[in-house]
Amino acid sequence: MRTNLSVEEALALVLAEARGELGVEEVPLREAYGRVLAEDLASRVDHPDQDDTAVDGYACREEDTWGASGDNPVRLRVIGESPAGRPFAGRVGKGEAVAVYTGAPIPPGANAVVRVEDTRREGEDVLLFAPASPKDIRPKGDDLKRGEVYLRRGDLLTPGRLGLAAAMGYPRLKVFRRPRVGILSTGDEVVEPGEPLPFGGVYNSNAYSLLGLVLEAGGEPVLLGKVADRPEEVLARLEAAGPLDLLLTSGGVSMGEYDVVRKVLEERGEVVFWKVKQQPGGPLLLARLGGLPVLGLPGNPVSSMVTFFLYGRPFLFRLLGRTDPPYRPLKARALTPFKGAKGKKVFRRGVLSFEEELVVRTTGNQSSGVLRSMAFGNALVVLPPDRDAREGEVVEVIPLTFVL
Ligand SMILES: Nc1nc2c(c(=O)[nH]1)N[C@H]1C(S)=C(S)[C@@H](COP(=O)(O)OP(=O)(O)OC[C@H]3O[C@@H](n4cnc5c(N)ncnc54)[C@H](O)[C@@H]3O)O[C@H]1N2
Ligand code: MOO
Repeated sequence: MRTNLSVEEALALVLAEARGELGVEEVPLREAYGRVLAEDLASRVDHPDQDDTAVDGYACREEDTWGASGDNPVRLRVIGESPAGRPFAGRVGKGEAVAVYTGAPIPPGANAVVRVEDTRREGEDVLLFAPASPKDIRPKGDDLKRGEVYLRRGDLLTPGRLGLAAAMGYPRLKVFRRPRVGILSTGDEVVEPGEPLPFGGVYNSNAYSLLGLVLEAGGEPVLLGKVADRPEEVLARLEAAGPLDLLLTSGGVSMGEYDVVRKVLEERGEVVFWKVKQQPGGPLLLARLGGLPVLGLPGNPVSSMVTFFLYGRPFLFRLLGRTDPPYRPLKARALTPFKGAKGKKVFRRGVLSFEEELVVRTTGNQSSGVLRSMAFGNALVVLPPDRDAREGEVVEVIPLTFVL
Protein backbone atom coordinates (compact mmCIF):
# COMPACT_ATOMS: atom_id res chain seq x y z
CA MET A 1 0.00 0.00 0.00
CA ARG A 2 1.28 3.48 -0.84
CA THR A 3 0.82 6.39 1.51
CA ASN A 4 1.24 10.19 1.75
CA LEU A 5 0.75 10.76 -1.97
CA SER A 6 0.53 14.09 -3.73
CA VAL A 7 -2.89 15.03 -5.13
CA GLU A 8 -1.60 14.40 -8.66
CA GLU A 9 -0.22 10.94 -7.82
CA ALA A 10 -3.45 9.99 -6.09
CA LEU A 11 -5.60 11.17 -9.00
CA ALA A 12 -3.50 9.17 -11.48
CA LEU A 13 -4.01 6.00 -9.41
CA VAL A 14 -7.75 6.60 -9.11
CA LEU A 15 -8.10 7.17 -12.86
CA ALA A 16 -6.11 4.01 -13.56
CA GLU A 17 -8.97 2.09 -11.90
CA ALA A 18 -11.49 3.42 -14.43
CA ARG A 19 -10.95 0.52 -16.80
CA GLY A 20 -13.24 -1.21 -19.24
CA GLU A 21 -16.17 0.15 -21.10
CA LEU A 22 -19.67 0.76 -19.88
CA GLY A 23 -22.47 -0.95 -21.77
CA VAL A 24 -24.58 1.03 -24.21
CA GLU A 25 -28.35 1.47 -24.18
CA GLU A 26 -30.74 3.18 -26.56
CA VAL A 27 -33.11 5.76 -25.11
CA PRO A 28 -35.77 8.03 -26.61
CA LEU A 29 -34.80 11.71 -26.79
CA ARG A 30 -37.06 12.59 -23.88
CA GLU A 31 -34.98 10.40 -21.58
CA ALA A 32 -31.56 11.37 -22.92
CA TYR A 33 -31.00 14.64 -21.02
CA GLY A 34 -27.82 14.46 -18.93
CA ARG A 35 -26.69 11.20 -20.50
CA VAL A 36 -23.42 10.69 -22.38
CA LEU A 37 -23.58 9.90 -26.08
CA ALA A 38 -22.08 6.53 -27.10
CA GLU A 39 -22.04 7.17 -30.86
CA ASP A 40 -21.04 9.90 -33.31
CA LEU A 41 -24.09 11.57 -34.85
CA ALA A 42 -23.99 12.81 -38.44
CA SER A 43 -26.84 15.03 -39.50
CA ARG A 44 -29.52 13.22 -41.49
CA VAL A 45 -30.68 16.48 -43.06
CA ASP A 46 -29.61 19.89 -44.25
CA HIS A 47 -31.07 22.65 -42.10
CA PRO A 48 -32.53 24.68 -43.58
CA ASP A 49 -33.07 22.17 -46.38
CA GLN A 50 -33.16 25.03 -48.93
CA ASP A 51 -32.60 28.79 -48.82
CA ASP A 52 -35.32 30.23 -46.58
CA THR A 53 -36.35 33.57 -45.17
CA ALA A 54 -35.36 34.76 -41.69
CA VAL A 55 -38.17 37.36 -41.63
CA ASP A 56 -41.82 37.88 -42.53
CA GLY A 57 -42.01 40.04 -45.68
CA TYR A 58 -41.81 39.88 -49.46
CA ALA A 59 -39.31 37.91 -51.53
CA CYS A 60 -38.28 39.66 -54.73
CA ARG A 61 -35.30 40.59 -56.90
CA GLU A 62 -32.93 42.87 -55.02
CA GLU A 63 -32.15 44.93 -58.15
CA ASP A 64 -35.86 45.86 -58.51
CA THR A 65 -35.82 47.56 -55.10
CA TRP A 66 -32.68 49.67 -55.15
CA GLY A 67 -33.32 53.23 -53.96
CA ALA A 68 -36.66 52.40 -52.30
CA SER A 69 -37.41 54.81 -49.41
CA GLY A 70 -40.26 56.46 -47.56
CA ASP A 71 -40.33 59.34 -50.06
CA ASN A 72 -39.70 57.17 -53.05
CA PRO A 73 -41.46 53.79 -52.62
CA VAL A 74 -41.04 50.98 -55.14
CA ARG A 75 -44.19 49.20 -56.32
CA LEU A 76 -44.14 45.42 -56.94
CA ARG A 77 -46.92 43.04 -57.98
CA VAL A 78 -47.71 40.28 -55.45
CA ILE A 79 -48.06 37.02 -57.38
CA GLY A 80 -48.58 34.64 -54.48
CA GLU A 81 -47.50 33.61 -51.02
CA SER A 82 -45.18 31.08 -49.37
CA PRO A 83 -46.03 30.25 -45.77
CA ALA A 84 -43.55 28.02 -43.87
CA GLY A 85 -44.11 24.42 -44.95
CA ARG A 86 -46.05 25.35 -48.14
CA PRO A 87 -43.63 26.56 -50.82
CA PHE A 88 -44.79 28.84 -53.66
CA ALA A 89 -44.89 26.86 -56.89
CA GLY A 90 -44.05 29.59 -59.43
CA ARG A 91 -41.10 31.84 -60.19
CA VAL A 92 -40.55 35.49 -59.23
CA GLY A 93 -39.92 37.70 -62.27
CA LYS A 94 -39.03 41.35 -62.79
CA GLY A 95 -41.28 43.69 -60.81
CA GLU A 96 -42.86 40.81 -58.87
CA ALA A 97 -42.94 39.72 -55.22
CA VAL A 98 -44.16 36.75 -53.15
CA ALA A 99 -45.33 37.16 -49.55
CA VAL A 100 -43.11 34.97 -47.35
CA TYR A 101 -43.22 34.04 -43.67
CA THR A 102 -40.20 33.25 -41.45
CA GLY A 103 -38.82 29.79 -42.25
CA ALA A 104 -40.50 29.61 -45.68
CA PRO A 105 -38.44 28.66 -48.76
CA ILE A 106 -37.34 31.54 -51.01
CA PRO A 107 -39.17 31.07 -54.32
CA PRO A 108 -37.03 30.62 -57.44
CA GLY A 109 -36.10 33.92 -59.08
CA ALA A 110 -36.05 35.90 -55.80
CA ASN A 111 -32.74 36.77 -54.18
CA ALA A 112 -33.73 39.17 -51.39
CA VAL A 113 -36.48 39.88 -48.85
CA VAL A 114 -37.98 43.12 -47.64
CA ARG A 115 -39.42 43.09 -44.10
CA VAL A 116 -43.20 43.49 -43.83
CA GLU A 117 -42.81 46.56 -41.56
CA ASP A 118 -41.06 48.36 -44.46
CA THR A 119 -44.04 47.79 -46.79
CA ARG A 120 -47.71 48.64 -47.34
CA ARG A 121 -50.10 46.38 -49.20
CA GLU A 122 -52.29 47.99 -51.84
CA GLY A 123 -54.58 45.33 -53.29
CA GLU A 124 -52.56 43.21 -55.74
CA ASP A 125 -49.52 45.43 -55.21
CA VAL A 126 -47.09 46.10 -52.40
CA LEU A 127 -45.26 49.38 -51.78
CA LEU A 128 -41.68 49.03 -50.52
CA PHE A 129 -40.22 51.83 -48.36
CA ALA A 130 -36.79 50.19 -48.11
CA PRO A 131 -34.68 48.06 -50.44
CA ALA A 132 -34.93 44.25 -50.10
CA SER A 133 -31.93 42.63 -48.41
CA PRO A 134 -30.20 39.35 -49.32
CA LYS A 135 -28.97 39.18 -45.69
CA ASP A 136 -32.41 38.07 -44.52
CA ILE A 137 -32.04 34.84 -46.51
CA ARG A 138 -30.68 31.88 -44.54
CA PRO A 139 -28.72 29.72 -46.98
CA LYS A 140 -29.38 25.99 -47.26
CA GLY A 141 -27.31 24.12 -44.62
CA ASP A 142 -26.65 27.32 -42.62
CA ASP A 143 -27.23 25.42 -39.36
CA LEU A 144 -26.67 21.76 -40.33
CA LYS A 145 -25.15 20.05 -43.35
CA ARG A 146 -26.30 16.53 -44.17
CA GLY A 147 -23.59 13.95 -43.38
CA GLU A 148 -21.55 16.22 -41.12
CA VAL A 149 -20.84 14.95 -37.58
CA TYR A 150 -21.95 17.54 -35.00
CA LEU A 151 -22.19 15.39 -31.85
CA ARG A 152 -19.58 12.90 -30.77
CA ARG A 153 -19.25 9.82 -28.58
CA GLY A 154 -18.48 11.11 -25.09
CA ASP A 155 -20.46 14.35 -25.42
CA LEU A 156 -22.71 15.14 -22.47
CA LEU A 157 -26.30 15.70 -23.66
CA THR A 158 -27.03 19.25 -22.55
CA PRO A 159 -30.32 21.01 -23.50
CA GLY A 160 -28.76 22.53 -26.64
CA ARG A 161 -27.31 19.19 -27.72
CA LEU A 162 -30.61 17.36 -27.16
CA GLY A 163 -32.23 19.92 -29.45
CA LEU A 164 -29.40 19.47 -31.93
CA ALA A 165 -29.89 15.68 -31.99
CA ALA A 166 -33.60 16.24 -32.66
CA ALA A 167 -32.82 18.79 -35.40
CA MET A 168 -30.54 16.22 -37.05
CA GLY A 169 -33.47 13.79 -37.17
CA TYR A 170 -32.66 11.27 -34.41
CA PRO A 171 -35.64 10.04 -32.34
CA ARG A 172 -33.51 7.71 -30.17
CA LEU A 173 -29.91 7.92 -29.03
CA LYS A 174 -27.30 5.38 -27.98
CA VAL A 175 -25.94 6.45 -24.60
CA PHE A 176 -23.60 4.86 -22.09
CA ARG A 177 -25.17 3.04 -19.19
CA ARG A 178 -24.99 5.16 -16.05
CA PRO A 179 -22.21 3.91 -13.77
CA ARG A 180 -23.73 2.45 -10.60
CA VAL A 181 -22.15 3.97 -7.53
CA GLY A 182 -22.74 2.41 -4.12
CA ILE A 183 -22.79 4.80 -1.14
CA LEU A 184 -22.14 3.17 2.21
CA SER A 185 -21.93 5.12 5.46
CA THR A 186 -20.14 4.00 8.59
CA GLY A 187 -20.02 5.31 12.15
CA ASP A 188 -22.00 4.34 15.24
CA GLU A 189 -23.10 7.95 15.71
CA VAL A 190 -24.62 8.22 12.21
CA VAL A 191 -28.45 8.22 12.14
CA GLU A 192 -30.90 8.56 9.22
CA PRO A 193 -32.82 11.87 9.07
CA GLY A 194 -36.28 11.36 10.55
CA GLU A 195 -35.01 9.13 13.35
CA PRO A 196 -34.64 10.60 16.83
CA LEU A 197 -31.09 11.89 17.31
CA PRO A 198 -29.38 10.31 20.31
CA PHE A 199 -26.86 12.24 22.39
CA GLY A 200 -23.67 12.50 20.30
CA GLY A 201 -25.50 11.39 17.18
CA VAL A 202 -25.29 13.02 13.75
CA TYR A 203 -27.65 12.79 10.81
CA ASN A 204 -26.35 10.97 7.76
CA SER A 205 -25.70 13.99 5.55
CA ASN A 206 -22.86 12.41 3.60
CA ALA A 207 -25.11 9.87 1.88
CA TYR A 208 -27.24 12.68 0.45
CA SER A 209 -24.54 15.16 -0.53
CA LEU A 210 -22.77 12.24 -2.25
CA LEU A 211 -26.03 11.15 -3.89
CA GLY A 212 -26.33 14.63 -5.40
CA LEU A 213 -22.71 14.64 -6.54
CA VAL A 214 -23.03 11.18 -8.12
CA LEU A 215 -26.19 12.19 -10.00
CA GLU A 216 -24.57 15.41 -11.15
CA ALA A 217 -21.55 13.49 -12.45
CA GLY A 218 -23.82 11.21 -14.52
CA GLY A 219 -23.81 8.21 -12.17
CA GLU A 220 -26.65 6.20 -10.67
CA PRO A 221 -26.42 6.35 -6.87
CA VAL A 222 -27.21 3.18 -4.97
CA LEU A 223 -27.84 4.00 -1.32
CA LEU A 224 -26.53 1.19 0.85
CA GLY A 225 -27.38 2.74 4.22
CA LYS A 226 -25.13 2.46 7.23
CA VAL A 227 -23.19 -0.58 8.38
CA ALA A 228 -22.56 -1.66 11.92
CA ASP A 229 -19.31 -3.18 13.06
CA ARG A 230 -19.60 -6.58 11.31
CA PRO A 231 -17.64 -7.42 8.14
CA GLU A 232 -20.31 -9.95 7.03
CA GLU A 233 -22.83 -7.12 7.05
CA VAL A 234 -20.73 -5.06 4.65
CA LEU A 235 -20.38 -7.99 2.27
CA ALA A 236 -24.08 -8.87 2.50
CA ARG A 237 -25.00 -5.24 1.81
CA LEU A 238 -22.75 -5.19 -1.26
CA GLU A 239 -24.12 -8.47 -2.55
CA ALA A 240 -27.71 -7.23 -2.25
CA ALA A 241 -26.79 -4.04 -4.12
CA GLY A 242 -26.15 -5.89 -7.39
CA PRO A 243 -23.33 -4.97 -9.74
CA LEU A 244 -21.53 -1.70 -8.99
CA ASP A 245 -18.92 0.28 -10.93
CA LEU A 246 -17.63 2.18 -7.89
CA LEU A 247 -18.16 1.96 -4.16
CA LEU A 248 -17.99 5.04 -1.96
CA THR A 249 -17.67 4.58 1.75
CA SER A 250 -17.73 7.49 4.14
CA GLY A 251 -16.09 7.62 7.54
CA GLY A 252 -13.68 5.50 9.45
CA VAL A 253 -10.54 6.15 7.42
CA SER A 254 -8.53 8.37 9.76
CA MET A 255 -7.74 5.95 12.57
CA GLY A 256 -8.69 3.02 10.46
CA GLU A 257 -7.74 0.07 12.61
CA TYR A 258 -11.14 -0.49 14.19
CA ASP A 259 -13.13 0.37 11.18
CA VAL A 260 -15.20 -2.36 9.62
CA VAL A 261 -14.89 -1.21 6.02
CA ARG A 262 -11.13 -0.95 6.30
CA LYS A 263 -11.07 -4.47 7.81
CA VAL A 264 -13.10 -5.87 4.92
CA LEU A 265 -10.93 -4.11 2.36
CA GLU A 266 -7.70 -5.37 3.90
CA GLU A 267 -8.91 -8.93 4.41
CA ARG A 268 -10.95 -9.43 1.25
CA GLY A 269 -9.50 -6.82 -1.06
CA GLU A 270 -6.43 -4.71 -1.58
CA VAL A 271 -5.69 -1.16 -0.40
CA VAL A 272 -3.96 0.79 -3.21
CA PHE A 273 -3.21 3.93 -1.22
CA TRP A 274 -4.15 5.68 2.00
CA LYS A 275 -3.57 9.35 2.81
CA VAL A 276 -3.01 12.21 0.41
CA LYS A 277 -1.07 15.39 1.20
CA GLN A 278 -4.12 17.60 1.06
CA GLN A 279 -6.65 19.35 3.25
CA PRO A 280 -9.50 18.65 3.57
CA GLY A 281 -9.63 15.00 2.64
CA GLY A 282 -6.16 13.90 3.84
CA PRO A 283 -7.19 10.40 4.99
CA LEU A 284 -8.62 9.38 1.56
CA LEU A 285 -8.23 5.70 0.73
CA LEU A 286 -8.34 3.82 -2.58
CA ALA A 287 -8.89 0.07 -2.62
CA ARG A 288 -10.16 -2.82 -4.74
CA LEU A 289 -12.65 -5.39 -3.57
CA GLY A 290 -12.73 -8.15 -6.16
CA GLY A 291 -12.94 -6.10 -9.33
CA LEU A 292 -14.72 -3.20 -7.61
CA PRO A 293 -12.83 0.08 -7.09
CA VAL A 294 -13.52 1.56 -3.66
CA LEU A 295 -12.99 5.17 -2.60
CA GLY A 296 -12.86 5.41 1.17
CA LEU A 297 -13.93 9.00 1.76
CA PRO A 298 -13.22 10.72 5.08
CA GLY A 299 -16.29 11.11 7.28
CA ASN A 300 -16.18 14.87 7.76
CA PRO A 301 -18.99 16.26 5.58
CA VAL A 302 -16.78 18.76 3.70
CA SER A 303 -13.99 16.22 3.28
CA SER A 304 -16.26 13.57 1.75
CA MET A 305 -17.68 16.06 -0.76
CA VAL A 306 -14.33 17.58 -1.70
CA THR A 307 -12.66 14.19 -2.18
CA PHE A 308 -15.54 12.93 -4.31
CA PHE A 309 -15.37 16.09 -6.40
CA LEU A 310 -11.59 15.81 -6.87
CA TYR A 311 -11.33 12.04 -7.43
CA GLY A 312 -14.74 10.33 -7.76
CA ARG A 313 -16.08 12.77 -10.33
CA PRO A 314 -13.03 12.47 -12.65
CA PHE A 315 -13.27 8.67 -12.23
CA LEU A 316 -16.87 8.71 -13.48
CA PHE A 317 -16.02 11.10 -16.33
CA ARG A 318 -13.23 8.73 -17.41
CA LEU A 319 -15.50 5.67 -17.20
CA LEU A 320 -18.13 7.47 -19.28
CA GLY A 321 -15.48 8.56 -21.81
CA ARG A 322 -16.67 12.16 -21.46
CA THR A 323 -15.19 14.72 -23.84
CA ASP A 324 -15.46 17.59 -21.32
CA PRO A 325 -12.98 17.89 -18.43
CA PRO A 326 -14.29 17.16 -14.90
CA TYR A 327 -13.24 20.60 -13.71
CA ARG A 328 -11.78 23.77 -15.13
CA PRO A 329 -9.39 25.81 -12.97
CA LEU A 330 -9.52 29.61 -13.29
CA LYS A 331 -7.64 32.53 -11.74
CA ALA A 332 -9.43 34.97 -9.44
CA ARG A 333 -8.45 37.76 -7.10
CA ALA A 334 -8.83 36.84 -3.43
CA LEU A 335 -10.84 39.52 -1.62
CA THR A 336 -10.27 37.77 1.71
CA PRO A 337 -7.18 35.93 2.98
CA PHE A 338 -7.09 32.12 2.63
CA LYS A 339 -5.02 29.98 4.93
CA GLY A 340 -2.72 27.28 3.53
CA ALA A 341 -1.19 24.29 5.32
CA LYS A 342 2.27 22.92 5.90
CA GLY A 343 3.18 20.26 3.34
CA LYS A 344 -0.38 19.97 2.02
CA LYS A 345 -2.30 21.23 -0.99
CA VAL A 346 -5.33 23.04 0.37
CA PHE A 347 -8.85 23.38 -1.01
CA ARG A 348 -10.74 26.21 0.72
CA ARG A 349 -14.35 27.00 -0.07
CA GLY A 350 -15.15 30.35 -1.59
CA VAL A 351 -17.80 32.37 -3.36
CA LEU A 352 -16.67 33.27 -6.86
CA SER A 353 -18.21 36.25 -8.64
CA PHE A 354 -17.42 38.77 -11.34
CA GLU A 355 -16.90 42.39 -10.25
CA GLU A 356 -14.93 43.93 -13.14
CA GLU A 357 -12.72 40.84 -12.75
CA LEU A 358 -13.17 37.39 -11.23
CA VAL A 359 -13.02 37.67 -7.45
CA VAL A 360 -13.38 35.14 -4.66
CA ARG A 361 -14.28 35.52 -0.98
CA THR A 362 -14.16 32.94 1.78
CA THR A 363 -17.43 31.25 2.80
CA GLY A 364 -16.39 31.82 6.43
CA ASN A 365 -15.66 28.97 8.86
CA GLN A 366 -13.45 26.54 6.95
CA SER A 367 -13.70 23.60 9.35
CA SER A 368 -14.21 20.24 7.59
CA GLY A 369 -17.28 19.77 9.76
CA VAL A 370 -19.04 22.90 8.49
CA LEU A 371 -21.14 21.69 5.57
CA ARG A 372 -22.55 25.17 4.95
CA SER A 373 -19.27 26.03 3.21
CA MET A 374 -20.15 23.47 0.51
CA ALA A 375 -23.84 24.36 0.49
CA PHE A 376 -23.23 28.06 -0.18
CA GLY A 377 -19.75 28.12 -1.72
CA ASN A 378 -19.46 27.81 -5.48
CA ALA A 379 -15.72 27.29 -5.85
CA LEU A 380 -12.67 25.65 -4.31
CA VAL A 381 -9.70 27.94 -3.75
CA VAL A 382 -6.55 25.91 -4.40
CA LEU A 383 -3.41 26.76 -2.44
CA PRO A 384 -0.11 24.96 -3.06
CA PRO A 385 1.61 23.40 -0.01
CA ASP A 386 3.07 25.90 2.50
CA ARG A 387 1.33 28.90 0.94
CA ASP A 388 -1.21 31.31 2.45
CA ALA A 389 -3.04 33.69 0.11
CA ARG A 390 -3.14 37.33 1.15
CA GLU A 391 -6.05 39.64 0.41
CA GLY A 392 -5.61 41.01 -3.14
CA GLU A 393 -3.52 38.07 -4.38
CA VAL A 394 -4.49 36.15 -7.52
CA VAL A 395 -5.31 32.52 -6.67
CA GLU A 396 -6.34 29.37 -8.52
CA VAL A 397 -10.03 28.49 -8.18
CA ILE A 398 -12.00 25.47 -9.33
CA PRO A 399 -15.67 26.32 -9.86
CA LEU A 400 -18.00 23.72 -8.39
CA THR A 401 -19.84 23.29 -11.66
CA PHE A 402 -22.99 21.50 -10.66
CA VAL A 403 -24.63 21.99 -14.05
CA LEU A 404 -27.36 19.36 -14.10
N1 LIG B 1 -5.74 11.55 15.45
C1 LIG B 1 -6.21 11.91 14.28
N2 LIG B 1 -7.48 12.24 14.16
C2 LIG B 1 -7.97 12.62 13.00
C3 LIG B 1 -7.12 12.68 11.88
C4 LIG B 1 -5.80 12.31 12.02
O1 LIG B 1 -5.01 12.33 11.07
N3 LIG B 1 -5.38 11.91 13.24
N4 LIG B 1 -7.63 13.14 10.70
C5 LIG B 1 -8.77 13.99 10.76
C6 LIG B 1 -9.31 14.21 9.45
S1 LIG B 1 -8.41 15.19 8.42
C7 LIG B 1 -10.52 13.73 9.08
S2 LIG B 1 -11.17 14.16 7.56
C8 LIG B 1 -11.31 12.86 9.88
C9 LIG B 1 -11.72 11.63 9.06
O2 LIG B 1 -12.41 10.83 9.86
P1 LIG B 1 -12.99 9.42 9.47
O3 LIG B 1 -13.02 9.24 8.02
O4 LIG B 1 -12.31 8.38 10.24
O5 LIG B 1 -14.49 9.59 9.88
P2 LIG B 1 -15.17 9.50 11.28
O6 LIG B 1 -14.19 9.58 12.35
O7 LIG B 1 -16.08 8.36 11.21
O8 LIG B 1 -15.99 10.86 11.25
C10 LIG B 1 -15.44 12.12 11.18
C11 LIG B 1 -16.53 13.15 11.39
O9 LIG B 1 -17.47 13.06 10.35
C12 LIG B 1 -18.77 12.80 10.85
N5 LIG B 1 -19.47 11.87 9.96
C13 LIG B 1 -19.09 10.63 9.69
N6 LIG B 1 -19.97 10.05 8.85
C14 LIG B 1 -20.90 10.96 8.58
C15 LIG B 1 -22.08 10.95 7.79
N7 LIG B 1 -22.43 9.88 7.06
N8 LIG B 1 -22.82 12.09 7.73
C16 LIG B 1 -22.46 13.17 8.45
N9 LIG B 1 -21.36 13.24 9.22
C17 LIG B 1 -20.60 12.14 9.31
C18 LIG B 1 -18.52 12.19 12.21
O10 LIG B 1 -19.62 12.35 13.05
C19 LIG B 1 -17.29 12.93 12.67
O11 LIG B 1 -17.67 14.17 13.20
O12 LIG B 1 -10.60 12.44 11.00
C20 LIG B 1 -9.86 13.49 11.68
N10 LIG B 1 -9.28 12.94 12.89
O1 MOO C 1 -9.18 16.04 5.76
MO1 MOO C 1 -10.02 16.19 7.18
O2 MOO C 1 -10.61 16.22 5.72
O3 MOO C 1 -9.76 17.95 7.04
O4 MOO C 1 -11.09 17.03 8.22
